[in-house]
Amino acid sequence: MRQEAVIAIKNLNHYYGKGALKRQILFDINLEIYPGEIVIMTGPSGSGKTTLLSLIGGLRSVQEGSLQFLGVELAGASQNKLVQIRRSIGYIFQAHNLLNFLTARQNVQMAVELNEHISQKDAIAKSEAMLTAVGLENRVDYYPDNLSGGQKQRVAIARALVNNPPLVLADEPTAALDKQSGRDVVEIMQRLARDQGTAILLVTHDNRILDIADRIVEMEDGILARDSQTAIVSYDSGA
Ligand SMILES: Nc1ncnc2c1ncn2[C@@H]1O[C@H](COP(=O)(O)OP(=O)(O)OP(=O)(O)O)[C@@H](O)[C@H]1O
Repeated sequence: MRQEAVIAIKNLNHYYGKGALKRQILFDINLEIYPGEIVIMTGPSGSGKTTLLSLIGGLRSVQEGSLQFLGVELAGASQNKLVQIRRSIGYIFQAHNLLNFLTARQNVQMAVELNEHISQKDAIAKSEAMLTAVGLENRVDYYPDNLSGGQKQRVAIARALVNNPPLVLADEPTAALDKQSGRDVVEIMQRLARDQGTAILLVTHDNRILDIADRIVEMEDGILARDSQTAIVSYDSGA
């Protein structure tokens, strides 16, 4: 038996706009992601990747179909439930979104303290351990402005993973990085995902990092057109 899926999506549709302007953006998406899996999502601009990612992250309400996070249904979920789910997910964006007036350690520590009741001493120890895991043990007291792009992104990874979330969503995490830094960043994500059993869903246009994926799924015009694992074309009934 496989473990419970972290994400289970069935017959998901999504629309933007209302009335005559209503436009369908996602069509009958079916996708499951399991613990420890690294799934890369590719596809042309406008194909619906960010929309799907934001639905999975509980940042947008599900309109039609089913989307479960660890068995909890997001369709029809209350705002409170969505907030709870958002707290169990790590996010990494193209722009690292670090707070510039906090040091690397303080940026990570804030994520720890927002998520659990923990003494300051333990929060500091946990944050420093995570920064060591991403190779920044000599940069814990640096401010983001004094770190390179790759280093900043590594702080963002430490922040996303410090609470050991079951799922990390990453939107173009290497877009602003040179080849070597991009490579380093995804290899760190890969190693930590393996160590912690974290599932990672990573949206990218960066062909240089496709080989770190266990699976590659491809969006095309709002359809999940290819899945390297199951090699199905969407539009199965989801049964
Ligand atoms: N808030 C919105 N309101 C109306 N239409 C939107 C909104 N957000 C996105 N769209 C449209 O939905 C479609 C899918 O957009 P989405 O951002 O999900 O695609 P994407 O694959 O992530 O693109 P990119 O690779 O450029 O980020 C596009 O046609 C876009 O114009």
